Order: sequence, then structure tokens, then C-alpha cells
Amino acid sequence: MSRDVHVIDHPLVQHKLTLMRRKDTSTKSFRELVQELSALLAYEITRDMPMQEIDIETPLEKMKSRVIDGKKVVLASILRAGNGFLDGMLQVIPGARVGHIGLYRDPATLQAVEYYFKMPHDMHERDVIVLDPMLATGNSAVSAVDRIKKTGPRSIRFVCLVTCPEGLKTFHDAHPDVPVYTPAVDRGLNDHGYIVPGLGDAGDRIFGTK
Ligand SMILES: O=P(O)(O)OC[C@H]1O[C@H](OP(=O)(O)OP(=O)(O)O)[C@H](O)[C@@H]1O
Ligand SMILES: O=c1cc[nH]c(=O)[nH]1
Ligand SMILES: [Mg+2]
Repeated sequence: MSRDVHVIDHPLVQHKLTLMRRKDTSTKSFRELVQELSALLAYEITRDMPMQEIDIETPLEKMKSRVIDGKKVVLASILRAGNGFLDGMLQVIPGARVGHIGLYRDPATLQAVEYYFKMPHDMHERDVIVLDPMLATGNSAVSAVDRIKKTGPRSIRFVCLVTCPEGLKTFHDAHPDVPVYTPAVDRGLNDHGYIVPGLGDAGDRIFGTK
């Protein structure tokens, strides 16, 4: 895979994604699975996060030991579907701050339309993990990262559940410096800009709106 794409091939991740893809999976199960999966994904995404040594004391003696500074991590959720990732990620990185970007995809043009943007302060010292289950045409992801870059964070990573070659190309043409973490790179896009085989409309499946 060219560019900076990390395919998360862990059996637990792949197993849960398969269950999510099935069309007869209920809203309740889909929501539970996205939460379980996001905790597993957080584990992989944070693998190379910067750490610092702190002084602690075990019951036996003093030592220096390493910690990740969770307070410097920002989980930036692309509404709506990105919110599905939040609970699971926060279980693993409880100190993270949370930002929101409201974007919807215009069904006719497939361009992203922004309606909300709120990030924590002091972004220049923070590491951002952008959350959206689907990176399809890539327009929403490009637009979200454009906007986040203007806040000047220390680093940005993007995580999704399913993507495709077209979306990855569009995203990395615009943002070659932002790694993408995903369990699946599917075949491509259909005429409506949906990932095939994909898992359908992630927002509708998480929130039961269709
Ligand atoms: O790569 P793209 O072609 O831009 O498509 C992906 C976007 O589409 C979906 O959101 P949608 O616009 O359906 O909004 P929703 O999350 O509010 O349902 C998905 O959650 C992404 O944000
Ligand atoms: O396949 C797709 C494409 C865009 N949005 C989704 O939720 N799914
Ligand atoms: Mg969206």
C-alpha cells in the first residue's frame, strides 16, 4: 500500500468488522460493535504516540516509568458517525479532549458541507486523532483535516473502519503527511459514492435513522 496507510489486520478487529458489514446486524449490535472496535483501534493508533518518563514509587522502591500524556490527545469526531467511536476510544484514552466537526456530504455533489466546528484550546501542543467510520470519496476527510490544520496541532492521524483506493488517493493527495489507520480497504465506490462492498451508511446504522 502506497503512502501512509496502516491496515489493522488483527483477528479481533476483522471479526467484529465482518459482523458490522452484515446487512441483518441490528442497530443495537452495530452500535455495540463499533464501540468494541474503537477500543481495539485506539490500541493500534496510539502505538507510536510520544511518551514521557515520570517518577513513581512502587510498594518496594522509587523508579522512573513511562506514560502517554492523554490530556494532550484530541479525539476529533466528524459528525455524526464519528461519535460512534467516542465511547470506545475514551475507555482507552480517558484523559483525551474531544473536538467536533459537523460535516455532511451533499448527496448530489458529494462535496462536504460544514455546519459546526469546535476544538479544545492550545491545539499547537496536541496530537489529534480524527474519527469517521467511512472514508469514501475522501471529501469529508480532506475538508475536516484542512480545518483542523488551521488550528496548528502537533500531529494528526485519521482513523476509519472502511475506506477504498479512490478515497485514500484523494486524501493523501491533499494531506500526504496524515497517516490513515483502517481495518479495511475495499474495492471502490458505487455511482452514489458509497463504498462497495462496504457496510452501508454508517451514520444511519449507528443511530437507526433508516
Ligand atoms: O468520503 P466521503 O465521500 O466524504 O464520505 C464519507 C462521509 O459520509 C458519511 O457521513 P454523512 O455525510 O453521511 O453524514 P452523517 O455522518 O451525518 O450521516 C461518513 O460518516 C463520512 O463523514
Ligand atoms: O459508504 C459510505 C459512504 C459514505 N458514507 C457512509 O456512511 N458510507
Ligand atoms: Mg459525515
